[in-house]
Amino acid sequence: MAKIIDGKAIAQEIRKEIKERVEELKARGKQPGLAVVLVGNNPASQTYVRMKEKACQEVGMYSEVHRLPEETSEEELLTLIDQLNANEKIHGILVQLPLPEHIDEKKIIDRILPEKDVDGFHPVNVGNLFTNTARFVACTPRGCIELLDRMGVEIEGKKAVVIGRSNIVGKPVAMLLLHRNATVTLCHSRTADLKKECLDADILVVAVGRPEMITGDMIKEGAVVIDVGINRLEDGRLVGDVHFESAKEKASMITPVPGGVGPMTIAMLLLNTLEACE
Ligand SMILES: NC(=O)C1=CN([C@@H]2O[C@H](COP(=O)(O)OP(=O)(O)OC[C@H]3O[C@@H](n4cnc5c(N)ncnc54)[C@H](OP(=O)(O)O)[C@@H]3O)[C@@H](O)[C@H]2O)C=CC1
Ligand SMILES: Nc1nc(=O)c2c([nH]1)NC[C@@H]1CN(c3ccc(C(=O)N[C@@H](CCC(=O)O)C(=O)O)cc3)C=[N+]21
Repeated sequence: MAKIIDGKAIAQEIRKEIKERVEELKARGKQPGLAVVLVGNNPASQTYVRMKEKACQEVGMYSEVHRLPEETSEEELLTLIDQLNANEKIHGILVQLPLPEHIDEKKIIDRILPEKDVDGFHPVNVGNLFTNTARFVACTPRGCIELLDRMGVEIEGKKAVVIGRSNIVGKPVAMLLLHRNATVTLCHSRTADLKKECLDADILVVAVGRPEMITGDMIKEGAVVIDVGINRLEDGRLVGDVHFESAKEKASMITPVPGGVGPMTIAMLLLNTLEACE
């Protein structure tokens, strides 16, 4: 029976640590500031943006949310990015993804100053991650590693298997595990024998976006399972990419959904913003 990794509690602890560091900065006349940009009315995005705003307030950071209509043009959004780049109160800029179809995401991300890119999506930050000289690492991947560290999971020398190769989660998480001297396998939709790869994993990170796809029979006895997936079912339930009930019989530790990686993502956003200011 696996130990449950309480991401919510660990994220809360990190937020407490951040709050203390914000207070120290404030005593020296500095306040970290985050700008969040939301285009359109995607309900999930609206929820996430509210959570980010609330988290900033709780740790004493300055925050501003720019809510723009769905029909905002690329040019208008670029102008806003330029203003935020030049704004001294703002140390971090986050443009909530996905953006509406008519806006080129890459063009927008490329315009954010790398030193304000607290999402870690700018090519400069991605490149620095590759060479292990990163300043800003994407929040979700950083949150996964932080969970392992705080749970005392040894990474060096372990077989780590990552399922999913997106630029936002899979690839950066694999790179971070590699830098920590794990032996890394990166799986995707064309992987020939996914079950076989999974059964090899001491550390299994799942970021696919398919509800409860990874079941207990795919998990090695004693493995540590990090479930990044967030899937809203038709009945309203929120589930991960891992079938929690069967997986927890095999794993030694496992993250729940909700209450696992999700809260860590927001904590790491605050941490990146704090570090941008420091
Ligand atoms: N907790 C958090 O803070 C966050 C959670 N998420 C969640 O994580 C999940 C993944 O997100 P994201 O990385 O953006 O998703 P993407 O859709 O960008 O990527 C999914 C990846 O999974 C792979 N995949 C799809 N089907 C299979 C399959 N049957 N077998 C093996 N691999 C498969 C795809 O392979 P291929 O490349 O071959 O198409 C792709 O690489 C989602 O549920 C998302 O909601 C995302 C961001 C933050
Ligand atoms: N530029 C950008 N940066 C992001 O980091 C980013 C993004 N765009 N677009 C969408 C994804 C998704 N994401 C989540 C953040 C918090 C939770 C989270 O806190 N989830 C709670 C549950 C929340 C709920 O109840 O819906 C939990 O897992 O316990 C989840 C997902 C950040 N993303």
